[in-house]
Amino acid sequence: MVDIRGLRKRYGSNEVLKGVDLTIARSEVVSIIGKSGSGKSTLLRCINGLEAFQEGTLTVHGQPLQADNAGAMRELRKNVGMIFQSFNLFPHLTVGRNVMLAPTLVTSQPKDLARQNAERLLARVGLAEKFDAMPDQLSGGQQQRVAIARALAMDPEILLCDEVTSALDPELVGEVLQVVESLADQGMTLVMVTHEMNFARKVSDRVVFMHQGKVHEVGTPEALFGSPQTPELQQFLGKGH
Ligand SMILES: Nc1ncnc2c1ncn2[C@@H]1O[C@H](COP(=O)(O)OP(=O)(O)OP(=O)(O)O)[C@@H](O)[C@H]1O
Repeated sequence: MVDIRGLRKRYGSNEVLKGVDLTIARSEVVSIIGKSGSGKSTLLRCINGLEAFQEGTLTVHGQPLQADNAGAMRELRKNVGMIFQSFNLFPHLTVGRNVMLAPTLVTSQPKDLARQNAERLLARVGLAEKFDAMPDQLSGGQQQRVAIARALAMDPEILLCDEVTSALDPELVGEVLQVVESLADQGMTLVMVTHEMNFARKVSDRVVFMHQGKVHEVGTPEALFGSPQTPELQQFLGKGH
């Protein structure tokens, strides 16, 4: 589904990704963990073309990522959904309109169909009754669930989640993780940058530990958390991150 080889990314003279190799299979749930600044978010943003990279190859669903091909990038963004730490809902649109927006604008889906889909997706994240609410009438956890419904509205093959609970009050974290877990159970290919170690352990097929711009250690949650091999991962886990 995703094949990353020798990926290098620099911001000026700061090389943030120093040769990343990673393959992600269909329906796989992969968590990316690591210290702040290790390149986790940058890697995720490269996968959906939000960031350009200087060296290496990145293939999504058999298509090599080509930053200079606008048509191919549009196609990629349809296939790869992304949810961020901040929910980024359009504040002047109702919840339902937020979910309907991309399908009607980007794929010219008829409004009736987009509405039906939005209703179905809002029900799926437990917010059926909020279709006509405005985003600022919702809690952070509810807004993040709308953001998930909005990403799903494009029917992506892969969903990238970048620290989706980091901006939430602790009591709202669970409801969002529950939705993410249900997507994992339903076979969605998920790549998540997360600081929620217990959650990563519970839902991931594989966990990737990034350190200084490289995949430093990768394995099943049992292996990675149970018997970390490298001193860097041992130290990271030991610090209780
Ligand atoms: N737009 C940018 N311009 C310049 N440098 C950047 C930019 N985005 C990220 N960086 C740098 O790239 C490095 C990796 O950042 P990245 O956000 O990928 O790390 P991270 O592992 O996701 O960290 P965190 O857990 O804090 O989010 C950092 O040194 C950061 O300062």
